[in-house]
Amino acid sequence: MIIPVPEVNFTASPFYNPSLKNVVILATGGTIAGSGEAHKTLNYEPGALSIQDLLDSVPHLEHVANCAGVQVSNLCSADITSEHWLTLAALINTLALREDVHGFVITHGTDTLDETSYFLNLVIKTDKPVIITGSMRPATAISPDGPLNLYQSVALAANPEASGQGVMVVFAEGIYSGRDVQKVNTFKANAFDERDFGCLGYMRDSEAFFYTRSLKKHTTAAQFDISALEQLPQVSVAYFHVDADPGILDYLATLSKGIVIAGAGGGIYSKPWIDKVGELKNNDIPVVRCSRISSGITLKDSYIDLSANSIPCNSLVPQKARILLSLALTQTTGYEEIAAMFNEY
Ligand SMILES: NC(=O)C[C@H](N)C(=O)O
Repeated sequence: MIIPVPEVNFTASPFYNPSLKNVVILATGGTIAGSGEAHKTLNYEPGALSIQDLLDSVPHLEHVANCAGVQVSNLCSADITSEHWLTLAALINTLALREDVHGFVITHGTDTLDETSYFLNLVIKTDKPVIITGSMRPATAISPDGPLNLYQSVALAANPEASGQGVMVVFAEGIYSGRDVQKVNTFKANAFDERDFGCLGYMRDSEAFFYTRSLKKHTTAAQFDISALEQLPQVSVAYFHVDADPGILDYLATLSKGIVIAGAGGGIYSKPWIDKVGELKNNDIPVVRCSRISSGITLKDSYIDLSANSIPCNSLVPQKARILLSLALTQTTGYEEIAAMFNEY
């Protein structure tokens, strides 16, 4: 654990209102906690402001829920590690057992927010709402987007309609599933989307409007138990392209218990890579086949699977497929069992 389970006391706040829900805010850093040159969106330091600074920047929050902030880290999300993931999951799984905790919000940098969302979606053991958010503009920019994103995330975490839906992301007034959310723009405030699947719904002020939900297993229905884990099996991603050297797979095999390939088109790669994947299977290093294209699906394909012995990722992008493969490897190295997980989750 990066931090021990903290004291969380909602009634200590001067604004405590017993008729409102109690929400724990777990802050990890990112641009939402960023500070820099006044009025600019570039040249800032992510993870500079504290969770209390963030809460103080949101007008009217005390009328939406009672919030208790916990500073888990204060980092650019490129520096989030699986150790942070295990800490976040352990904190949520522990605090969710308390009757006076009704929901959670995680503030996070946007660059790896999609990965943290999917990991937590697979390992958290509660139906209580868990919402992740961030911002594209630092707090010091003109029109920072963090305060509205945080306000709406707290409102959703306090909303019983959000229960049992898995980890969700609130961003720019959209509600997204932790499984399918993806960052789709490097700088616009509306930076998130859900591959081919649209969004689950919208936030308008503090109200939520749901229209759809993910059918894939998550949270309390998921089979993964990380409570005794100190680290996750390492899984690496290899990016295929014209003239890609299959030697990269040999190298990654020296570092990894499993490999995800970001293939071309429907997840294909060249004959030298197909041969190498066959060798990896013989060496008990499972390979999951994804696409470097961010929309569509990757399925069993007689052309490539005939000799390649890979597991198709279904509809996961490579950085999410590596999370599922890593969790699968905590239970099995069997191809059939892992392939079944890629259809279920
Ligand atoms: N908008 C952001 O949050 C980007 C930042 N580099 C991060 O991921 O921490």
